[in-house]
Amino acid sequence: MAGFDDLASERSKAQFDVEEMKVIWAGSRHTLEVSDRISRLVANDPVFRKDTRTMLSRKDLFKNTLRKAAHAWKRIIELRLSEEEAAELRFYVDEPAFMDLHWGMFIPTIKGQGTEEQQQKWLPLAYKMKIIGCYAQTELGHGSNVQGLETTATFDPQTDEFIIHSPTLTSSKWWPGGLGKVSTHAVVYGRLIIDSKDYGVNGFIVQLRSLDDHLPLPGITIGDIGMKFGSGAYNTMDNGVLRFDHVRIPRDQMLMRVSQVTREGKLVQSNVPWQLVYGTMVYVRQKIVSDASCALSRAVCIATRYSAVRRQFGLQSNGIETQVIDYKTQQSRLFPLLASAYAFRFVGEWLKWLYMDVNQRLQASDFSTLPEAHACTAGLKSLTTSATADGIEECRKLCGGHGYLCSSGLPELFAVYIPACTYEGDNIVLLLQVARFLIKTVSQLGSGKEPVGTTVYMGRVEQLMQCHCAVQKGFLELSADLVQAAVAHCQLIVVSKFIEKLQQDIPGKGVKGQLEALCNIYALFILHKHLGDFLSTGCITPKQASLANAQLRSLYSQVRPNAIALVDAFNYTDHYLSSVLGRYDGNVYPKLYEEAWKDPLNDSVVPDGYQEYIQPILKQQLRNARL
Ligand SMILES: CCCCCCCC/C=C\CCCCCCCCCCCCC/C=C/C(=O)SCCNC(=O)CCNC(=O)[C@H](O)C(C)(C)COP(=O)(O)OP(=O)(O)OC[C@H]1O[C@@H](n2cnc3c(N)ncnc32)[C@H](O)[C@@H]1OP(=O)(O)O
Ligand SMILES: Cc1cc2nc3c(=O)[nH]c(=O)nc-3n(C[C@H](O)[C@H](O)[C@H](O)COP(=O)(O)OP(=O)(O)OC[C@H]3O[C@@H](n4cnc5c(N)ncnc54)[C@H](O)[C@@H]3O)c2cc1C
Repeated sequence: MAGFDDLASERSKAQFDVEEMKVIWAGSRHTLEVSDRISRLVANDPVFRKDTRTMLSRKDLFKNTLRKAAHAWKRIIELRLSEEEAAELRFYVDEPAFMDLHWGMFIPTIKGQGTEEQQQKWLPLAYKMKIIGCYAQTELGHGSNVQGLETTATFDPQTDEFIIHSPTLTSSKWWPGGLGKVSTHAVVYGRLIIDSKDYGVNGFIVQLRSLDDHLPLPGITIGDIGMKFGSGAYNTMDNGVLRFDHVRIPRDQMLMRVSQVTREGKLVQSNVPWQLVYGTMVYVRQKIVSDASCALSRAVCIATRYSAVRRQFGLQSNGIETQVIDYKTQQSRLFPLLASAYAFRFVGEWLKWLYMDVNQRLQASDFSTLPEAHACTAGLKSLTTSATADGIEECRKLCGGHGYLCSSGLPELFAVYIPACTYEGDNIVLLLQVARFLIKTVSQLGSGKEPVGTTVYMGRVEQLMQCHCAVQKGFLELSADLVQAAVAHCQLIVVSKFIEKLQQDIPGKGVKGQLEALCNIYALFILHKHLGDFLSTGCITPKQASLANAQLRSLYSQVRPNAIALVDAFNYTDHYLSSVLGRYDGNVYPKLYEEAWKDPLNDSVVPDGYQEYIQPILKQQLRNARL
């Protein structure tokens, strides 16, 4: 039967050891074992079903998410899962929820910005989930411009408290996930005011709801901000609105690792850079880069499997049509995305290392690598999320009409994913940060300070000094071009980290060869995409450009027989993919047919509303009434 046979035959053609590639993708044999075990645990648990998600009303959807979160937490306790296993469980449950913000932002903020005493007080409560926290930074009027936040935290020396207040409508906290209906606490970012003097934005731990009856505490107005893009998707999250009316908190609830306010109301700066107030964003941006490879690989897995099952035109001698994956146009759209998924995986691994390194240095009061860590996390977050969002949409198109059905899994994946281009920093705003970092590096070139890390290549490019003079005349005027320069810098990082990966010991028959092909596809595809820039700057000649294109075509042919095995190496369960088109067994058509009948519209043969609206038209009662 079509599908079954197609994918089985594809798998038999693979020229490399898929099991070893799974290890490379997972990062280690241990990680593969954990991820494999937990993904099956989730797939086999009926509470974690997600096939009806797109059809539920918001209330039912949200309640179901609460049920899943409670069940997940119960299983984590019962099975004594480690932090690594719990994170895998969250990943495979595959449903954005308040837990993400509690574990992914609230706890890391206390760890990164709290003093030891504050950590000792708050972390045990948070780890046991006796309190649930969120990250309340963005306001109705300001998201990107963090220094423009309006919420105030005024020190009252009489009572040794801060008064948290929302002075305007635009100062309402707006967007924080987990805030709307669940969180009992929040890290709230607001302006520190002492003696009428404004000391800029700092973080404060504020209790929002009673731990007895979950009602908002006095002076607090709180709610959900409403439905978001798509059905199911990010609507499982209670993104919230929050206003404070002179809410008092004890002085020791200001996060005081960066600066402290004494009992007398004096501000004392510690030796850590003030930018650490932005530290949680660096951590999360790094995580978002790893997640990009997951979302893109998931879409690519669906599109690749379906492209091997789907046949159109070109009857062969046996009377069967051509698999669409054999069309060169399909390959030239699909294989660069496959290569990108692997490229983002490896750059994500490297970024994780960079983040751990900068963290260790911070503990030892070495702050020298913080600007580079900020630039790399900001730039790579921007590059990988934009490419992934575009890539998911391309995968939908690669699946033709069926890709538009919710049962393909692609619409919901797209709807859940696209806000990643905005949250944790709008992608353009983040690229401007990278541009600023690059210009600063260039400006130091003549001063004897050698560029290091990801900017080391700059020391070798003489024209850069002139660039600097030009940019000095107007950063804002040139910002659109600077953003392109920032993207190019980040692309260079992605390609170099892929090449560095290939220099490691890579066991398994044919595995290294496949990765080399993917690395070359990624690099040549970027070159192809920006051919105009490469040619106009004289970096390559037209002859080299056409050789590169020919090489790209030849690489596609090299990858073609291995395409299915390369997506099998992601080791995704059917539950995680939640796509009829991407099924492991390729049994697409019978399952598509079956899925259609599950739609609530098919509960009755004659639809609700027939008698009120269809029958009168058919019987021409409406027309007669008007005549
Ligand atoms: C149902 C199932 C449940 C299962 C449950 C299972 C249990 C769970 C178990 C485990 C679960 C684990 C879960 C983990 C999940 C983890 C994922 C987390 C989920 C993520 C969800 C995301 C939700 C979204 C959150 C948000 O969006 S939060 C808000 C983010 N906001 C922004 O990003 C704002 C963007 N703006 C800025 O960052 C800045 O304001 C700015 C644009 C950088 C401008 O800053 P500003 O100071 O005004 O200007 P500058 O002059 O440019 O900068 C000054 C200076 O600072 C440097 N700088 C800037 N930023 C940084 C930084 N971040 N770090 C270091 N340095 C920085 C800049 O370079 C300048 O330096 P110089 O002066 O030296 O040049
Ligand atoms: C799903 C989702 C979840 C979120 N979760 C949280 C959360 O948990 N906690 C939290 O605090 N926040 C959260 N946010 C808010 C998020 O961090 C902000 O929306 C984000 O930082 C962008 O800020 P903004 O909305 O103010 O966009 P704006 O800055 O208003 O952007 C609007 C446009 O202006 C452009 N622009 C802005 N500044 C510049 C500039 N200097 N130069 C050139 N162009 C510029 C942008 O590129 C964009 O095109 C969430 C947002 C979403 C969508």
